Amino acid sequence: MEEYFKKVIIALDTNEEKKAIEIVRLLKNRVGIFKVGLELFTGAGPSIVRRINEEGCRVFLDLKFHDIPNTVYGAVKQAARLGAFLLNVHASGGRKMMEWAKKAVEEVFESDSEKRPKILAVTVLTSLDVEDLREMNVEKSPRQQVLSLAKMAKEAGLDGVVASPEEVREIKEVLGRDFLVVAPGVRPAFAAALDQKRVMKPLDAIQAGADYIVIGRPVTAAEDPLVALEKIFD
Ligand SMILES: O=C(O)c1cc(=O)[nH]c(=O)n1[C@@H]1O[C@H](COP(=O)(O)O)[C@@H](O)[C@H]1O
Repeated sequence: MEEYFKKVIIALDTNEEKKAIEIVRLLKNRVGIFKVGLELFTGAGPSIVRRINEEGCRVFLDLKFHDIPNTVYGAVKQAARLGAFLLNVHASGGRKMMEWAKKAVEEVFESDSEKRPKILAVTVLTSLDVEDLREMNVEKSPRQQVLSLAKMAKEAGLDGVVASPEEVREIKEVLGRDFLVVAPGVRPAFAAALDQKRVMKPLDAIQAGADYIVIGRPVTAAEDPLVALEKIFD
């Protein structure tokens, strides 16, 4: 059981620092990592990362950078200094952009590589299915597209990827056990998929080999987030 707690990342998708910290305090004995995404970062500002660290928890800073290599290099340097455990960029920004993102974190933590945040590439968003990809003229299936972006991320030197639980097993088989896979798109039986399309149940995602699973609304939008989390662990 303990082993499962360590694999759960709770997505704090709210614009209020107060609400985010309340959830952290409520759940921190059961999970060790909280995700700060675009809404919370924009609403509460960069200091939210330090606030969560002060609660004794690690942070996945999910800002999904996607820009020209030089801009991402500069942004990743700033993000890396905030104290996150995990950071991400979009793989579709290309190989060079990912290489420069890696270079940025290495430069910031040159003298203390132990403290360097792990840097991940978002492959194909879990809200997209084969039809959505076709509409964007991507003829590959989500699975094929995820795999080819994940290979490129590994070649660019990143630590792992964000992908749906459906692709975890194959990424691990092809790219090795040490290449991290963080899987959002996780839905316990009691929760609706909402805007997510490539989803799996939490235990199935972990058994497929995900290093971490990301769960947001099924827990944070529940009347009692702790009860919802316990239900998932049960
Ligand atoms: O990078 C992410 O974390 C991410 C990638 C992805 O492909 N899909 C995805 O849902 N996420 C994030 O994971 C969280 C999922 O939240 P729920 O759908 O509420 O469980 C959200 O904060 C998303 O921003």
